[in-house]
Amino acid sequence: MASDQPAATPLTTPRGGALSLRGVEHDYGQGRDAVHALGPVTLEVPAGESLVLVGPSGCGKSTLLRLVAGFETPTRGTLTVDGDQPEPGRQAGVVFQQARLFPWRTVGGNVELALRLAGVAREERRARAGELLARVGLEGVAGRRTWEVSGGQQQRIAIARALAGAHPLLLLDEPFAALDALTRERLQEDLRGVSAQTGLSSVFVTHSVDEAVFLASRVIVLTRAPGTVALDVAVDLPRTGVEPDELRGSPEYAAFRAEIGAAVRTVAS
Ligand SMILES: Nc1ncnc2c1ncn2[C@@H]1O[C@H](COP(=O)(O)OP(=O)(O)OP(=O)(O)O)[C@@H](O)[C@H]1O
Repeated sequence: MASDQPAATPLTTPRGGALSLRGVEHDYGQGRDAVHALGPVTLEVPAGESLVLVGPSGCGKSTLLRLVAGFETPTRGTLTVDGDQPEPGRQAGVVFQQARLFPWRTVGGNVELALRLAGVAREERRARAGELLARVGLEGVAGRRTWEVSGGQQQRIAIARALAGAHPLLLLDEPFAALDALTRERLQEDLRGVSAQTGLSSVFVTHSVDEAVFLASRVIVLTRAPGTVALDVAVDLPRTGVEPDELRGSPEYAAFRAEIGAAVRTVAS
């Protein structure tokens, strides 16, 4: 089909996003008011891993994610992404529980803004935004207002926007928690597909053991606060070539769910 938009270069994700945490601890506040929120955590995560963090409420999952994003600096220990100290917006795109879109911009305009911040040339942005939206299962909505689309679509837009920076690492903090069960499953499937296609590294925080097993190549269960690693398990389920329902119904999937579910119950008791 003829288009007056120049074709965008194909979407690629740079290889990277390897994490190294050595004795990482984090306190909020200082002195007698300090809250020891996390750690010590020591962890090596190679590039390309889909890491999922689960654990009791308040154990420090979001804190760990914020440290990896560079929003906080560890109080003790060292944390690097590809050998460097993380800086906000440099190594990772971030998706939160709420989509946090700009209501004064269209759906496409939200993604185009992220592309502009990532240094993509003006004449490439529209086509590139369309590609990113298609990648997360959204077509024909670029011209809509953000309040005209559903909650699930808003989270898809937030993921497209986070992917716009072409960072090697994607950080997601309970991004599907507010969605209905069916929409949540669809988004999990699409995110799993994006990871498999791009080799993107990711860290995903969730309370759902099912979601963890479906999305992860590796699951970390944290203890109660201050969270330390209670279980570190490689989820070696096939990443491609299996229908989601078949995967969810497989005995291997059930075995991982049982193992991780038991660990979550143990740390919570
Ligand atoms: N900005 C902050 N100031 C002070 N304490 C904080 C701050 N953010 C988090 N905390 C505390 O740090 C601890 C860990 O919080 P965090 O949000 O990382 O846990 P979480 O595992 O993500 O929790 P949830 O599953 O409930 O979202 C909690 O005790 C929390 O109250």
